Amino acid sequence: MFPESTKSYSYEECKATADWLLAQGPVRPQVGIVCGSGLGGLAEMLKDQLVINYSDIPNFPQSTVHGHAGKLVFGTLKGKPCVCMQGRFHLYEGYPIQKITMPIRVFKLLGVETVLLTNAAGGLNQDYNVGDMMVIKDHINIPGFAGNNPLVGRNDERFGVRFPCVSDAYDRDLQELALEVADELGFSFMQKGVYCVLGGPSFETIAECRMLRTLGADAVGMSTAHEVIVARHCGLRVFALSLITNKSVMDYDSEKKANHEEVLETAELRAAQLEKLIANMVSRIETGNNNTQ
Ligand SMILES: O=P(O)(O)O[C@@H]1C[C@H](O)[C@@H](CO)O1
Ligand SMILES: Nc1nc2[nH]cnc2c(=O)[nH]1
Repeated sequence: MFPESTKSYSYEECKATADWLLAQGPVRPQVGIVCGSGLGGLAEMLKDQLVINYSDIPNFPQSTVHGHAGKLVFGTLKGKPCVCMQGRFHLYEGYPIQKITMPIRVFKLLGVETVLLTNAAGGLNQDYNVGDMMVIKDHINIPGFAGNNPLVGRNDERFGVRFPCVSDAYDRDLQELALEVADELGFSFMQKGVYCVLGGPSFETIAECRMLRTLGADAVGMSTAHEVIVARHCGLRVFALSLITNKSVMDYDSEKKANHEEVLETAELRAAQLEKLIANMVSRIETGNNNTQ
């Protein structure tokens, strides 16, 4: 028996949610998009929208953070059927890790093959500037070190194997595609690096930032890695992008203080460019395989 605290939504519950969503009439999506803090404008790009509030979706958690609207948007982007989470869930909202990642399994059951995740993150790498976009090539899952991994608890083989490999979590072809598209768009602010997830909601201390940088992290945030683990577990192809919304404070003489307002302001400044990047990527992603596991 697994303890109650590790209880995930069951396969049947995820399936019921997916079936309920499909019954609302959307075209089966092939691409799933998760919007980071202040980046919900991505969903506005979809044509022929069907918008469903999280509060109306059976079994779905609710968004509680400013900058996360709490809507699931279906539609097409450059002709490809997509579903977009305008608002994601975070550990610090008080949800168990198995619940914040549940929408990814619903994506899978809806027919999604590829997920594109975005987030706002602090730049630990001192060569990064505010407004840079970092293609994530790998992650460090700090809550996972303490056993807080979304796959803890009973494993349901219908989703994936007990011990999934995540050393190849971030699809190399999609990383290359992002950099190629960014180059074509003339973006001079692209980076590629390692994302580190913490539980939040407090931002990092100076000592923590220094430690994370020493560990090899380029950016730090409070999301994404858990979703990526669940996505890979169920065989989805994954791309993730951090918008560097603030520079992590590494110096005791600095007067700078991380804050959510700056995060949202930077997100607003770069939103249109991020939308272009994602739209162009979607137009060039191969779909129709649904056999990525
Ligand atoms: O959902 P993301 O990871 O973009 O949100 C980041 C982390 C916190 O939720 C928030 C801090 O400003 O932005
Ligand atoms: N943990 C963390 N999350 C963020 N999200 C946006 N900026 C930051 C940051 O500096 N630290």
